[in-house]
Amino acid sequence: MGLHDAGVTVGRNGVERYAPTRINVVICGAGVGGLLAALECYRKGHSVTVLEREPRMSIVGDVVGLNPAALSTIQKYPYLKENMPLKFHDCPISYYSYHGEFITSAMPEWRGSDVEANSGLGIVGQIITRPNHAEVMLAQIRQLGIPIVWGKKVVKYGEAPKDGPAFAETEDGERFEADVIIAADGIHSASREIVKGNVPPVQRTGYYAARTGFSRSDLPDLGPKCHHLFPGDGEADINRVYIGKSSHHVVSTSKDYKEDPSEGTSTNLTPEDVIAVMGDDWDPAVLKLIRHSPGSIVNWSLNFRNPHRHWTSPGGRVVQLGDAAHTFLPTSGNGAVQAMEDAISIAECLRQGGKENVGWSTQVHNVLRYQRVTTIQRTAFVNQDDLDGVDVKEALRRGPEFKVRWGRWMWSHLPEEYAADHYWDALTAIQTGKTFENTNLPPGHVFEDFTMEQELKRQKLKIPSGLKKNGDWTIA
Ligand SMILES: Cc1cc2nc3c(=O)[nH]c(=O)nc-3n(C[C@H](O)[C@H](O)[C@H](O)COP(=O)(O)OP(=O)(O)OC[C@H]3O[C@@H](n4cnc5c(N)ncnc54)[C@H](O)[C@@H]3O)c2cc1C
Repeated sequence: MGLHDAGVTVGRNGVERYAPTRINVVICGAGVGGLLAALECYRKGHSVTVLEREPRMSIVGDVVGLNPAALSTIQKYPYLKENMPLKFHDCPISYYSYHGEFITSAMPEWRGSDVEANSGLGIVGQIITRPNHAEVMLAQIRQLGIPIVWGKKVVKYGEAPKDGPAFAETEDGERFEADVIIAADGIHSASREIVKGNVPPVQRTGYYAARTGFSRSDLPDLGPKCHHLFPGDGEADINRVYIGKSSHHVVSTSKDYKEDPSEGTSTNLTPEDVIAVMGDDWDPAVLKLIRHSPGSIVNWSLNFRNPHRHWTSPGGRVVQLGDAAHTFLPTSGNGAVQAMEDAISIAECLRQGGKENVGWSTQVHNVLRYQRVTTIQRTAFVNQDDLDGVDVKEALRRGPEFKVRWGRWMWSHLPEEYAADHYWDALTAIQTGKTFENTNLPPGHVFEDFTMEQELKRQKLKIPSGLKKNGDWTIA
């Protein structure tokens, strides 16, 4: 069965909705993945309710990178198609040595490609603030009348022993039942207690991200040597990455960033704490910017959970999505992207299988997604080699050839079509105990599992990674 075999009707807000499936879905967590899962499940004809721990949508937060694969169904929502692109920061990523020497500047890899042209969104930038993203997604959810119940912290997941409904239990003792529960509640999701197999613990990588954000008006005049950090009227978007001294530093400016330094769960640092770790041989403009940063600097510990194969409960009625299923380090630039791909995939798998196959459909989704997600998780360590472990002289010599690369296979993926095209073959493979061969990997890639420990050891021994040589990771 393909994508266009069932009757679609034009529903609210011009969204084409597939015929009702009678599958009811409860989504726990209104984050990046949960919000899109709600929309996609609605569009596929399922009935949806979202539970969110917070009393309301947070209006603060940092930026996430999105690519055409994550946005591949946004054009199906006329409101989002018009409004989402307006929220993108359409600026290149510029690379500098830690001394401040310019290396190169590059727009997103997909810019000008047929992928972008076909996305139906027009220009696809790569950066969006979380609040802006949440705001448009939430507006669309409200327009479609999808209920979100705020202030509901889910503390327990379960399913009836024999092909029965699943439930999510909240802190205040309320129980929500559904044909399928999607646990989209982040890295600490209680769903880890019900999924098959042992879920590895979240561990510290030993890496940290010191981050702060502030309004331009709170910053004193830093003098002419810093003006290049605030070009034009001082409100233009810039995104600079300083590399090459066993750490990297990102300076991002825009008129609509709203950062709340208090959001961190880890310790706060002073500017001098940060500079003590960095060393004082960085670009003087960057050091000056850090020294005059108003407010505190949050020291995020970057934590990681080793990949685990099973994202579903034994009966398949509870399924993890996004960070609940797989953690990402920021250098992969893919945590939000993969949460959104998951959302698109699970909604289509549930539609393909119909109400009678709900428990199987989540497992098919898991099989279709696991190898792709695991491979992309690993890129975080490889990209880190490029940013932190790089020989600066060599990077300067390479100029335009130097940049962190993702590869066409990653951003040209269409998770909706992939789920529709492969659902039934994957189901047969699962039911007959055979291996399903995924094609959403780099062409020619031979999939390998990995652990964080292996990658950290490789980095320590300065052994180059072979990941991006395994299959075709080219851009063209
Ligand atoms: C410092 C940093 C930088 C990052 N940079 C990037 C980047 O450049 N590109 C990128 O793609 N990704 C990036 N990420 C990762 C990205 O933000 C996440 O991977 C992405 O948000 C995952 O989406 P999610 O829906 O799984 O989780 P989230 O977006 O975290 O949403 C989880 C939701 O669940 C709610 N929730 C939590 N617990 C409960 C509960 N018990 N009951 C009910 N609701 C609950 C939360 O309030 C939240 O709304 C970064 C992350 C960090 C920490």
